[in-house]
Amino acid sequence: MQNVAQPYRSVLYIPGSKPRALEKAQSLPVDAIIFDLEDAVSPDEKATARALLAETLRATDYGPRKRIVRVNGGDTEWGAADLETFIDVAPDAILLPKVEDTAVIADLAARLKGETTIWAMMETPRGILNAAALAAAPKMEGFVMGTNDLAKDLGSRGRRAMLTSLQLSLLAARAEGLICVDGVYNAFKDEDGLRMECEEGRDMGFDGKTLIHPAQVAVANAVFGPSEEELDLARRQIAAYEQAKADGQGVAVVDGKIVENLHVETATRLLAKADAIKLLEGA
Ligand SMILES: CC(C)(COP(=O)(O)OP(=O)(O)OC[C@H]1O[C@@H](n2cnc3c(N)ncnc32)[C@H](O)[C@@H]1OP(=O)(O)O)[C@@H](O)C(=O)NCCC(=O)NCCSC(=O)C[C@H](O)C(=O)O
Ligand SMILES: [Mg+2]
Repeated sequence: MQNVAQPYRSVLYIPGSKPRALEKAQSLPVDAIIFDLEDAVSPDEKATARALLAETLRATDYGPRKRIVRVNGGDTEWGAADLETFIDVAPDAILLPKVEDTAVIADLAARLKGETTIWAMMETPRGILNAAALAAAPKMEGFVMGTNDLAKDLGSRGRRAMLTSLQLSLLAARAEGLICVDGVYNAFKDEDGLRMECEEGRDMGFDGKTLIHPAQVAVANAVFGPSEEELDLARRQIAAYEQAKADGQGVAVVDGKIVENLHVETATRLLAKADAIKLLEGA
């Protein structure tokens, strides 16, 4: 079940093969890191990346940043050794690529140690069609949209073609209380394009955006974090609803719009998220 206050505004991929990037991540203001052994690492670097990442995670304090390790798939020559290694390292989560059925999740769930949870890449047509079952599988905590692989399998172009898959994954995630993070924006030097895509993802309901470069972090944190205006409205909604209740009413009005219990729940969650962000940024 999702810890609603834990922010996942910015979730940065770091190739497990790059020592400089692994070091740099300790000081980046990201909410979570995906340490990648899959697509960001070339076949001839897989074994050294696995060893480097295991050693780094055992020795390094990444502070409050969630540590998620993306392993290679079970159908590759590296998948089994990746899992064996990182079940033992016990990061916050293990992210499985190209997940299509619940068996692979159930197998991993039975082997996990400590508090490690499971995340799934949602990036194949079959995986998207099975989203509800995947979300309900044991130890599942989050979905990450893999929009590059999806576009490849669909033969599609552009964001519009992604919408059904994004929404199906979000629906399935929310039905089970999971985190759901949007796919990457490949043009990492195009800040305006990134901002637009972050805003679209935020409005759809995603918790945050996966990122590929440190230059993308500030935009994702800003777009997915609550603004001062939103926080001010949330506080006024809660106060107005409390007053309405004290007056024997079930509904308040703020800025010409009704406020009911459900809006107060949303407002309370927003304030909790802001507090969690403050804590994280002060850490
Ligand atoms: C995209 C990059 C290859 C660009 O690398 P580079 O040209 O080296 O960037 P810079 O010179 O601008 O780097 C500046 C400094 O920032 C550090 N850096 C760069 N990227 C990262 C990172 N991701 N995390 C941490 N630090 C990073 C550099 O070391 C430089 O540091 P300094 O020496 O102090 O100046 C590169 O950014 C990159 O490899 N990005 C990650 C790519 C990746 O992870 N791809 C796989 C995930 S995407 C995917 O698979 C999605 C999904 O599966 C799907 O299907 O959609
Ligand atoms: Mg992918």
